[in-house]
Amino acid sequence: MDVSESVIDGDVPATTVVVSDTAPRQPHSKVQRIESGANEPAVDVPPDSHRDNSAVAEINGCGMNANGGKQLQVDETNAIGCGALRVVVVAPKAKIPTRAYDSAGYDLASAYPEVIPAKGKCEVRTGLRIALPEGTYGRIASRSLHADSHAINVLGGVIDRDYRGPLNFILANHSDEDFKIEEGERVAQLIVERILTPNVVVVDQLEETERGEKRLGSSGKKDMPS
Ligand SMILES: O=c1ccn([C@H]2C[C@H](O)[C@@H](COP(=O)(O)OP(=O)(O)OP(=O)(O)O)O2)c(=O)[nH]1
Repeated sequence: MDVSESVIDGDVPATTVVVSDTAPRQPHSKVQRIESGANEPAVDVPPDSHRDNSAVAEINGCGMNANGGKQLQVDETNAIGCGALRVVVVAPKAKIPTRAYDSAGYDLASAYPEVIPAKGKCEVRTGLRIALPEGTYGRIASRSLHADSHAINVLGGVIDRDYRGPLNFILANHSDEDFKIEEGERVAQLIVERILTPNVVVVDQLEETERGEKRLGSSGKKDMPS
């Protein structure tokens, strides 16, 4: 996808820069200043900022155009309607989450170099803040590559739709060696999952089922030779 940036009107604040398939590139854009931590200065957006991702962006996902939510011409197989994943970049070296191939997850990169000590853990800062589409939550998951080769996995990782703080996550290193993370290295992925949020109803009894209270491998036991 040949992405370019533009300042748009409408749903998105005028100071917001979007990644879009169709919008012309603007010469220079001032990024919306937001409250940020000491390590997350608000940044100016240079013309080619989509290259280093120092921009505020709305990511094209689920067949919806980032440009004001208008529908893009999309492959029918990808035409599942949902709102955009909106991203504010607050660290100069932050990377906008992207999907490789038709992956479920948007890769998340660390905006800072880090070292996860052997048998230890570390908070990774993406330098981003996000707003998830209605009816979804975000789940930060390990990248299979790191889980397999270095026994790295994500702890926690539930991102509420209404959360507006820094998008950080905890990586645990279960191996015997320190794990170095380079600035800009993709070390996790964000999966946007649809959710149901039913009312909680207190009842006296629950309906009976075949499983009942059986658990912990009970379904396999009946097939085992005695
Ligand atoms: O890996 C994570 C986990 C959480 N959060 C943020 C987003 C999430 O919406 C918020 C709260 O997370 P969660 O609901 O898992 O934590 P809690 O301990 O239940 O806190 P709260 O009472 O604030 O919901 O913290 C992250 O940025 N990264």
